[in-house]
Amino acid sequence: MESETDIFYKELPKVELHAHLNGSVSVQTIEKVISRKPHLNIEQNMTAIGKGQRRTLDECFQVFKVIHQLVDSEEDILMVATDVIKEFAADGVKYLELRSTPREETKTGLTKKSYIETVIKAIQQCKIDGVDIDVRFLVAIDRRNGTEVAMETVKLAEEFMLSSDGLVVGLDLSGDPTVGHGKDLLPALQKAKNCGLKLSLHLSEVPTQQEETDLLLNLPPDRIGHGTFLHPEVGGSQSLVDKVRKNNIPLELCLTSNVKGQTVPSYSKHHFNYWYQLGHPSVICTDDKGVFSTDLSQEYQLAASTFGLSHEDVWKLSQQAIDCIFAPDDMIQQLKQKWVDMKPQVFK
Ligand SMILES: CC(C)=CCNc1ncnc2c1ncn2[C@@H]1O[C@H](COP(=O)(O)O)[C@@H](O)[C@H]1O
Repeated sequence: MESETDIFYKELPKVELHAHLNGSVSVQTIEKVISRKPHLNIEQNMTAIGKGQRRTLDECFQVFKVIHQLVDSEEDILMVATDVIKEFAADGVKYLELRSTPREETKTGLTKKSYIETVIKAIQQCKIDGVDIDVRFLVAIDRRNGTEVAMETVKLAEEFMLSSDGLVVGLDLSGDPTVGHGKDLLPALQKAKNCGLKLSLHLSEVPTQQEETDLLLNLPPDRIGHGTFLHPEVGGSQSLVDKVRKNNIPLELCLTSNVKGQTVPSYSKHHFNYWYQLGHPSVICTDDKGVFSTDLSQEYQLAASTFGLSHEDVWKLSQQAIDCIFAPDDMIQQLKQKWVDMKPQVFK
């Protein structure tokens, strides 16, 4: 049975701004895909990291490869994206920015273009079905793939930004942080910014990225994913912190992901506390709710129990995330009104 606190976090209206599509696939959906492809011999426990378990960063990235093997056709992407959106809605998420790396798969006829079209179709279908959530899409660049692919991805993202009726709003830079260097991606990111795509960049996810972070902060990005090693206490620097603060760049913070991926030693040592104490815009997110066996309610509850936040503090935290979304002003106003309308029910 759910306790009263669990109910508070579920009923709390929430904004999810950092969710990788293929990392967000639930056990139930993975089982459906596995049953379509028994010849792959993939078991559900190969796609998720359970409670109390930890993995190296490298092992985590191997998990994505397994999921990519399973999810490799338009049909799979449509099912996975639809399920993920409905699950976020069932968890009380009212606004979701999904991100995903377009892939092509010759054996199923999937192209990067049809990949994005399929995600958009899932978003539109959920709207038609009356699922109570607004969803926008960020096209992702996997840093592993280098300069040329990054530039191609930006062109594709720009095309869809202009043709998707406002559903494609930005670009994400992600992938294994130990591979490649941001300087090679800078021209593509600059081009994306110039054409009006919003930028969310994974920065300082591992300690060796100081120089890259310093360079990419000059863009500046519109939001930062993780930013685990920005501050001086963990090997970052005051000048990086100052740049982030001067430009008021919100951080997307994913507690369980960082603990399970071992870039942060424990929940209590998570950098959420550093930025929250500064009063800097920090948004609690899931990263990969499927892979890390979590959901957004649980992440809010963990932040509250670890850092002693009251229900009122948590409410403010979820409300303040609205100002960090990439959708335009009318959506911000709509969401703010939704929070006002829902407050009496959540605090009853
Ligand atoms: C390993 C670990 C602790 C992961 C959490 N932090 C992450 N850091 C960087 N890129 C990520 C992370 N989680 C997911 N991704 C990216 O998202 C992809 C999966 O979602 P998609 O195929 O883009 O739909 C991964 O292949 C990777 O490129």
